[in-house]
Amino acid sequence: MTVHKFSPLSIEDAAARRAATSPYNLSHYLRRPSPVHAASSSLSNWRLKLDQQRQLAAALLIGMALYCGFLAVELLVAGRHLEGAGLLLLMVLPVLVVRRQLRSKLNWPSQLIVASAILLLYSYLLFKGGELQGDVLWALTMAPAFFFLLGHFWGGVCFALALVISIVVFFAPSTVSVLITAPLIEGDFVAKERFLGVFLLLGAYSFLVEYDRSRVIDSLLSSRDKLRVQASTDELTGLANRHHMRECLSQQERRCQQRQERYGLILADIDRFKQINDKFGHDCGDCVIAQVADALRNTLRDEDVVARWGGEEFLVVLPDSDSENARLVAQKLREAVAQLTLEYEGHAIYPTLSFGVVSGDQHQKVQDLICQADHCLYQAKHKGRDCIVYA
Ligand SMILES: Nc1nc2c(ncn2[C@@H]2O[C@H](COP(=O)(O)OP(=O)(O)OP(=O)(O)O)[C@@H](O)[C@H]2O)c(=O)[nH]1
Repeated sequence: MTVHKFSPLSIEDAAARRAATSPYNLSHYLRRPSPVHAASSSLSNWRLKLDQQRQLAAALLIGMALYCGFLAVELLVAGRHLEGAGLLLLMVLPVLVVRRQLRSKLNWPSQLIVASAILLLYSYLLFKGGELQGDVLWALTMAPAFFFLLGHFWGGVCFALALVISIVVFFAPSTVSVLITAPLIEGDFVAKERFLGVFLLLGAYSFLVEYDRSRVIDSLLSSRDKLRVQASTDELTGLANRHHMRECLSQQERRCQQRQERYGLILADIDRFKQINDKFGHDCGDCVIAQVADALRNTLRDEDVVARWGGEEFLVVLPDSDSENARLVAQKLREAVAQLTLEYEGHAIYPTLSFGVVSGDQHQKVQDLICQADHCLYQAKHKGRDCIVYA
């Protein structure tokens, strides 16, 4: 039999306990794959799929917009500057809208489509040059586009590629002369240098802006995740809290209706807990709650969900379990807690639990099942405690 010794909780001890059971450390518990969580994860998988399709559609739209860019270049090259510039501006609009609509970064197939499209457009602008080579300046607008559409890393990679293409076209045009229809700024070394200087500066600014933006987004996302875990975890025990359990219960209810499977609910309450509090103090009571919670957590399967439902009351959901399973689990839980010996200032404490156990199917409302379990628990208390009553 294991003896758990503990002394009065000082403020530091309490803080340490909370740190040890802080939502961050125990977040793995809430993230464990369980059928209840699996139900929500299949929903997120579906969302992910949808997001992937949206990403692909977005990438194609961006690709089409960039194709408009080609047409715009054609117009510019043909000397129809107003129309060309108008089309170029028009192409920017869908790109901006689509990019803003996307919540996440583009996935790799979409990145590839967008990266190839921008690189092609950039090279096209460079190779064509345009009348009096002036339209090559439109290629400069591609520098922010790389980072804006592809993020700081892949944007940086494409930007570096674009830089290499520019250097080859400017300083070794003979290597790609077959492709150049209007050779660029021939002999005007200073103009080429200026072009590259401006392109580099624009790229550097865009990189910094995009880098900062992605850092802010990452930190916001991680804060959101931490808050989510915090909002669903009980601080003292690290178990799911009542709010999270309610979500799990409604997911379980939906899952049960879809798959027509049974599930078990166990409501457990520490016996004569008030006496522990009165005799040894509230801090000692807190430790007992935490130790009992650990025992419950360690006894359950990964797919089960256990929450601190009230002060010294726990609620367990057993997905895909019939009444016989729920019975066996309740017995195991009772034994696990009955084996605990807690020592406090030289006094031994033997916590026990009373249980109300029910099993439900698609025809029953979860709220009614909880009421039944509560009723069973009430009977267990009346029977003398440390026992299990089944519905
Ligand atoms: N230490 C501590 N005590 C709590 C907490 N939440 C509730 N309590 C106390 O738990 C006690 C519950 O007492 P009762 O509901 O009378 O039940 P009991 O003494 O456990 O008796 P039975 O349930 O009938 O076996 C109350 O004194 C509450 O103040 C908590 O978070 N920490």
